[in-house]
Order: sequence, then C-alpha cells, then structure tokens
Amino acid sequence: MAELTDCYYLGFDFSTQQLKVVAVDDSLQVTYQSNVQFDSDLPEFRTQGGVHIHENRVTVTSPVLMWVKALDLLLEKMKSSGFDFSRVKAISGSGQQHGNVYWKKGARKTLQCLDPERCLHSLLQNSFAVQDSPVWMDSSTAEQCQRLECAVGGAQHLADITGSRAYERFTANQIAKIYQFQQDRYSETERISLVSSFAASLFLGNYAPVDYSDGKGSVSPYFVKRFGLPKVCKVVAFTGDNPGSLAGMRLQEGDVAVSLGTSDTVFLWIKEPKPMLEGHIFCNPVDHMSYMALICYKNGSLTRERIRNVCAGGSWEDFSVALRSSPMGNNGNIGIYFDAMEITPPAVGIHRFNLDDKTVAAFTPEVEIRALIEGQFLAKRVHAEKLGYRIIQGTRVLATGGASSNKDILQVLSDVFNAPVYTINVANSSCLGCAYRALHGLSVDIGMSFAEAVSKAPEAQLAVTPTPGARKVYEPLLRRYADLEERILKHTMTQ
Ligand SMILES: Nc1ncnc2c1ncn2[C@@H]1O[C@H](COP(=O)(O)OP(=O)(O)O)[C@@H](O)[C@H]1O
Ligand SMILES: O=C(CO)[C@@H](O)[C@H](O)COP(=O)(O)O
Repeated sequence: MAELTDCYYLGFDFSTQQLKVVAVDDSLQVTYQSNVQFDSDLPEFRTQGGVHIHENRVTVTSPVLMWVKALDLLLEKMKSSGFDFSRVKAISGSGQQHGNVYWKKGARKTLQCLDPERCLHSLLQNSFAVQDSPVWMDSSTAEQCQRLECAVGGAQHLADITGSRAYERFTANQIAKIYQFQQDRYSETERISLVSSFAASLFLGNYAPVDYSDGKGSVSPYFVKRFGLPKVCKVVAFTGDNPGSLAGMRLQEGDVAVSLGTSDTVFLWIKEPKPMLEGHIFCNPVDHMSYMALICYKNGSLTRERIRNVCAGGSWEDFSVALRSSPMGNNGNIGIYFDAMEITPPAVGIHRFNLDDKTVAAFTPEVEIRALIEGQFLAKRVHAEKLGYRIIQGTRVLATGGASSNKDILQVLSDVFNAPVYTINVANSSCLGCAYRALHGLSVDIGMSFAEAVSKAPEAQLAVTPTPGARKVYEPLLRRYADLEERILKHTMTQ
C-alpha cells in the first residue's frame, strides 16, 4: 500500500448543541471546519439547545438517533463541499461528557455489516434500547448518588478512589437509574457507551472501549465505501469534550482554561491529584502521568442567552455595549443567576444583591448584564481557589467555547482573574484537540509525546489584558461573592 501524502487528520465533537468537525494537515494547519446544529438542522427531533428538558425539570435527555443523523448530515455536507476523504489518515473525536448510550442486543452485529448504500440513521434505527440518552444536564439521580456514596463508605472515599464524589450527571448514577426504573430496557441492552465511545463505535463499526488515551483501530469498511476514506485510516480513541479542549489549547501546567460553551467549565493540568468533595479529577488525555482537574457550571451560555434576550433585545452587540458602558465592580451590585439547579454549588434561583448585600428584586438591564458576567467569573475564581488554585505572576487564562468569541466578555474574565486571557483561532478547541490526537495517535507507537507531535501547531494569541485597577475592585468582591453564595446554599439546604 502506497504511503498517503498531503494527509488530513479529522477531529469531531459531539457536544451539547451541535456536531462539529475540524481537519488539520501534516503541518497542523486547519484546512476545513463545519458543523450541524441540532435544533435548526434537525428540527424533527424538537430539541432546545440540543436537549429535551422533561416536565419534572431535572430529567434531561437527547435523542440518540439525532446524534446519528447529525453524523450522516455532516459527512454528506463535507462530501458535497468537495472534501477529499481519501486523504484522511486518522480520525479522533470527543463528546459531551457523561452522556450515555444504550445499544440494544444485536447492535454490534448491525454495526459490523453496515450497508454503504444507506445512511447510518436508517441502518441504526432499531439499535438502541433507550431512545433518549441521559445527558450531563440531568440532575434527576439524587437517590442513586446517595446510595452509591453510602455503599462505598462516604462521599470523600468515593472521591479518593474515583476523582469525584457522586454527581447526578455522572454515568454510573444514570445507569443505576435506568436499571431501577427501566428494567426491560436495561435487560435489552448489550453495551453501554459514553457519547464519545458511542461516536468512536460508529466510525469503527464495532464497540469502542471507553476513553483510553492511545488506543486505535481501523475505520469501518462502511466509510471506505460510502465516503472514500482510505482503508488504512485509523480511528484514535475519542474522549470527553473538555479533555479534547485541553489538547486543542495545548494547556500547560500553571495555565487555567475557561470553557464558555453550553456548560461553563474551568480546568487545569495537574500532576498531584487531590480529590475533594467539589470538582473532579479526570485522566489527562495527552499524558498518562498527569491529570486534569475540572469544575463544571450548568448555567453557562443558555443563561447568558436568556439575559441577552431580556436585556439586550437578543443582540450580542448590544450585550457588549452594556458591558463596555458599565463600570468594573458594577457599583457593588452582585447577581447570581442559577436558572437551572446549578452543579457548582448545588443551588437554584436568581439572586440580586446591592452594595450592602441586601436582596433586591430587579436591576436595570445594563446592571443585570454586568452582574451576570461578573457573577459567573467571580464564581469560577472563588471555586478554583477553593480547590487550591492560585493566580500567580505569569498565569495565563486560556478561553474557549462559543462565548470566547466575545471580547467584552473576555475583558471581564481578565479583570476578575487579574490575568491575561489567550484564545486560539479555532472556535472549537475540542475538535482541534481531537484532530491533533488523531495525528499523535499514529506516532505513539514510536514513543512520541503529544507535546512533540504538536510542537509546530500555532500558539494561543493574547486576546485581552486586565484593566488597570481591576485587582483592587475585584478582591473585595470575591470575598463578598463567596459569602453570598454560602448564604444562598444554606437557604437552599434548609428548604
Ligand atoms: N458573540 C457571542 N457572545 C456570547 N456568547 C456567544 C456568542 N456567540 C456564540 N455564543 C454562545 O456560544 C454557545 C455555543 O457554544 P459552543 O462552545 O459551540 O457550545 P457546545 O460545544 O456546548 O455546543 C451558544 O449557546 C451561544 O450562547
Ligand atoms: O458535564 C460536563 C463536564 O463535566 C460538561 O462540560 C459537558 O461535557 C458538556 O460540555 P459542552 O457541550 O458544554 O461543551
């Protein structure tokens, strides 16, 4: 078989609201990007923000066939735009973390002999025992979490052995709930995948193991015949979208990454894991001797969109004008906006406070917008510091996710963290990281490290620096924010 030249490496991201793809070439330049938006491109699934929020408000699912159909659509889109699949040497990808997929008995056989004349969606229609996959926004498994912590010997012990206490969105608790309430579906299930390993399974034409940093297999003959991928194309293990972003931003120890996607997350590259009752320790996707620490916030972009709609007529430009024309520190007004039950901390409701920490019923639109953005970033810094993280001289904040395209939001981030904020020039760092992982996956056998494999990749660019005087404004606000959040949490727990 002749060696492929001028190769491409593909990174896919099955995130909450969309499926995205990035292609890079051998010199790590991005050559292609595209996406499929679940709500608008696949309206037949009637999702909002890519999900269905059930009547009880705590159960949140996505139709598994929507993800399959999105892949059909994206690949067809690539084909009709002339994308040359024959040059693809390796594929990797990521998925929103924790979401789980239940393959029905017989599905493996179906995956192994897919007819290239037909789309995946029609071929896999009957391959799932549970049609509505629980996703990371779900918080309906409090009972299962309690039982798990009890069985294991307490929340801290569970964190010590797994990296996290029991969180409602985590897959084990979701599986326990399906086992408890949908016995028939559970017994029809032949394999449970994460969203990431489910996506890898589609490309492999067989079940992929759950995130394993450097495993790889050959692409399914289905994609060779239908899209012209080379037979030698490898599928490199898919991972979670946040680990994918860590790879895409080429995070270094000492940096702090802030992802502003559907969820907001803060994550760090760490060497010494110290599991606590808040936050998570995950495997590091590019270095098996290191870890990543992560804190997740549920009320991210969707809350920003709601406030934009109410206070800025639905325009990000007007939202930005409000941020630019209001002072740092918002004249002492603080807002905490938990539209849905938050993950960090587990509290709910909209809470506005004036300069004297007195509750107020409403803010003017301009104050509301700044209160939201400042509140979100104060929360990120307060919780990162609770986990022991310190902003020091030389700290870089690396921002990614949809809202990182908004410089005025990044300015507030830089001011609250009192550190420079950097971005990479590809909106989806997870796709990019997975394209890098695809490339690296081909050279792990010769012992090449991820850092070596991507040493030629473009560096993150400085986006904004802190406004002079920011530290003086935000230091007291950080203390006030922590106290106010504590007050809300106590109130939530006594209700
Ligand atoms: N100019 C902007 N300012 C603020 N937020 C934005 C802007 N453009 C897009 N977004 C936000 O980005 C979000 C999508 O981010 P993305 O990282 O693509 O999400 P996900 O990967 O979870 O699907 C949208 O919900 C939207 O609110
Ligand atoms: O639950 C978590 C992380 O633990 C979320 O960050 C999900 O991974 C969803 O990611 P986005 O679609 O918001 O990027």
